[in-house]
Amino acid sequence: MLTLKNIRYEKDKRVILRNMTIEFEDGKVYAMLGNNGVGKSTLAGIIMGLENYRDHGGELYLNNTPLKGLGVFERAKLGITLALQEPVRFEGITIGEYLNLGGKLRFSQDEITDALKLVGLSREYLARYVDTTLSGGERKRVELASVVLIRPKIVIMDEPDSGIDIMSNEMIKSVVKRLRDNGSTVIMITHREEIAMMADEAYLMCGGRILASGTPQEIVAFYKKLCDSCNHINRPEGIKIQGGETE
Ligand SMILES: Nc1ncnc2c1ncn2[C@@H]1O[C@H](COP(=O)(O)OP(=O)(O)OP(=O)(O)O)[C@@H](O)[C@H]1O
Repeated sequence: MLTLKNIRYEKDKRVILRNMTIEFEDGKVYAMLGNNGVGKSTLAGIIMGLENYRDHGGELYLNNTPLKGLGVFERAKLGITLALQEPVRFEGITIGEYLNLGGKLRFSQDEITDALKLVGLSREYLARYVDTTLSGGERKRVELASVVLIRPKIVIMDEPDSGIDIMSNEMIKSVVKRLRDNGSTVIMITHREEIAMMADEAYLMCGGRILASGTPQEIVAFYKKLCDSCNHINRPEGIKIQGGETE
C-alpha cells in the first residue's frame, strides 16, 4: 500500500498541494482527474521523489517504509516508477538497449518483443535509436513497453495517452490490463474519460486538494458537470471540500 499523509507542497510561497491524504491499495488501478494546473504532476513528482519536489510537508510510505528523504533511484529500487507525460530522449542508445536499461536488466528477446508488440511496435524497432528520429507517439510507446517489462510495484502514468492517437485506446487498455495482471498498482493522471474508465477507483483533484473520490463513472460525471464549466480553477467555490477548507 502506498500511503500519502497530509502532503503539502508550496513553491514560491504559493500552495500547490494542500494536505492530501490518500491510500493507494496494492494491485488497483487509479485515475487522477482534474483540470490543468490543479497539482496532478506535482503529486506524481512527490511520489517519485523528483529533485524539485523533495521539500514537502506530510509523510508518504510504501507499506511501512517511509519514502521521505529517499531519492528517485532509491524509490525506483523499491519498485516505484514514473512514466512521464513527455518521455525522455536518449541520444546514441537503441530501443533494444533502452529496454534492457543498457544491459542492467536481462530480459529475453521474447519478453522484449512481446512488450513491443503490446504497444504496437514491431521488432524492427529494436535497432532504432531513442532520439528525435522517433515520433512523439513512438517514444511514448517505448516508455510504456519499458514499464510493462519492469513490472513495477507502483507505476504513475502521467497522461498515458499523451501524443498517442485516439485510435490506440485499446493499446493503452492492454498495457493497463497487463500491469494489473502483473500486480502493479497503477496511478494514471488523465483528462480523458476513456482512460479514466479503465480504473477501479478515481479521484478528482482541484486546487491542490482531493475534491471527491469514487468509481470512475461517478467521478467522470462529477468532473464533466462541475469542472467543464468551472471558472474558479484552483479556487473551487460552492463545493464541499473533502477535509475542509483549512490549509
Ligand atoms: N517549479 C514550479 N514553480 C512555480 N510553480 C509551479 C512549479 N511547479 C508547478 N507549479 C505550479 O503548480 C501548479 C500545479 O502544477 P502541475 O503541473 O502539478 O499541474 P497539473 O495538474 O499536472 O496540470 P496539467 O494538467 O496542465 O499537466 C500549476 O499552477 C503550476 O504552474
